[in-house]
Amino acid sequence: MNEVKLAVLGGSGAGKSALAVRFLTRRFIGEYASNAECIYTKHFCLDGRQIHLEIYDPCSQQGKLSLTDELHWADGFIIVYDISDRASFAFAKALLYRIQESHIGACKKMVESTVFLVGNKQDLCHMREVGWDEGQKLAMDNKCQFCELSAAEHYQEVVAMFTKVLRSITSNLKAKEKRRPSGSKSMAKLINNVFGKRRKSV
Ligand SMILES: Nc1nc2c(ncn2[C@@H]2O[C@H](COP(=O)(O)OP(=O)(O)OP(=O)(O)O)[C@@H](O)[C@H]2O)c(=O)[nH]1
Repeated sequence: MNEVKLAVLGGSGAGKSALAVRFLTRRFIGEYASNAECIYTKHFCLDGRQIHLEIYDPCSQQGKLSLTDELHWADGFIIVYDISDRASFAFAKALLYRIQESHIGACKKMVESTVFLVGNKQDLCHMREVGWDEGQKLAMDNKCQFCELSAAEHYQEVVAMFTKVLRSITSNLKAKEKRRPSGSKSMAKLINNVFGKRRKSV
């Protein structure tokens, strides 16, 4: 069983809970408690592999950019902004910058984390403040995937987006497993090193 930890981050009211709940329950509820952070869990099968998924949905993110815990916890991130709210786009940009910074920094785990930028509330395009091309460019600059959708109206797109993220995370995890020597091999290597050195020192 693969364990996958996914953090959904973004500005206040961008639609983090709406997206997570839509994916997990198929439903768009409209109003979500925003005073409590939560971790949703779900078991499912993806490409023949059993997945135990945890989705972290923080309470209102606005202003919180440190991300120290999230960066250590998550295997991947969905960064959400509201296309009708430029401030949420600026916040998404700052979050992506913070994640990029940690890729460059010491946190090895982050080198392979998956990031997906999502422009939510596409149904409000008559009130659009952020262009599709701006989202696309921001994603390209940060080497992450991008889509616009509406948690309210696009169930299939929401599922497709989560599926892409999860596929990318599981293939990263698989690659990591391959690079790590198997248990018996690494034990043999360890024994060899220890006894090899001892023999030399006698
Ligand atoms: N029109 C429209 N409204 C949406 C959409 N997604 C979410 N909303 C609404 O936007 C508001 C905020 O949604 P939430 O899912 O609570 O946003 P959030 O990012 O979790 O908010 P905080 O927890 O406060 O940071 C709610 O009133 C939702 O009904 C969407 O795709 N279209």
